[in-house]
Amino acid sequence: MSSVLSFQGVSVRRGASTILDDVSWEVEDGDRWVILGPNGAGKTTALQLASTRMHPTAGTVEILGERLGGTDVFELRPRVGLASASLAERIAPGEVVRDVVLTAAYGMTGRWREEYEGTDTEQADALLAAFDVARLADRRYGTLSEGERKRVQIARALMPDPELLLLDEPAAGLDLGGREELVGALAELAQDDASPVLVLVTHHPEEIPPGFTHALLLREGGVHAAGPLEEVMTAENLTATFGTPLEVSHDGDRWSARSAR
Ligand SMILES: Nc1ncnc2c1ncn2[C@@H]1O[C@H](COP(=O)(O)OP(=O)(O)OP(=O)(O)O)[C@@H](O)[C@H]1O
Repeated sequence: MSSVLSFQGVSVRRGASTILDDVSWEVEDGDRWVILGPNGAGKTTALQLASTRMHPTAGTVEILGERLGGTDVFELRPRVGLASASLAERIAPGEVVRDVVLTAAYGMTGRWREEYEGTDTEQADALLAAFDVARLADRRYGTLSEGERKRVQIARALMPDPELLLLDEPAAGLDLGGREELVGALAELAQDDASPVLVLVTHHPEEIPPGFTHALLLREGGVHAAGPLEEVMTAENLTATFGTPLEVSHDGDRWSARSAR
């Protein structure tokens, strides 16, 4: 197994705030990780580092064998897919859905006068089909529902064929049906050996797709626990991570948590 992502003693400080504090974390080839933690725990910051968009204040981050700070991030970036709310905000509402996915082949948002290969268009259409939004390919992005947009964002992140895919709260803002459909689509992705290594940030155990293998629990910028899901997803660990008494259930291939009060 080779290391896909390695944090060694990573801290991120901004002014007087310590956002991540001495975080060490290893992601291996074939892993599917979920990062869980309360608001402000540092989850998005961890993804910012993993996607080369931020450098640590202290410690080392290695991504796909390349050390941040010692490599050209513009060469590394296409190898790492990212779907996040802040990237999604850059997509113009008037952009045609197929182009939203297609332009990711060149690390761009917004189509200008580029010529795309027929194979790129075929790949964009195949990704839209894989996330069950092929029928929307000719629609304007701004006319899609939140659930449809989330699927298009993930298809876009997969377009450059990344070796590592980072998903920041992909189910945020979805209704129950939309969440379940997305969890199903992500389960298929997780269970496909050809998929990239996956790291998904969420607040809710219910959003862990079947096929995910590991969990990183973050609290106040530090690692509370990290390892295989079955070992980490205990009531004790989640209670300490979220700072409230919780019961945890594991029913078949799904997880859930509720107050133990
Ligand atoms: N530039 C900055 N300067 C100071 N504090 C910052 C800065 N960026 C982030 N923070 C703080 O760092 C903490 C962690 O932020 P981060 O977005 O990584 O948390 P998160 O776990 O993703 O939270 P959420 O679940 O609410 O999205 C937060 O308290 C945030 O206010």
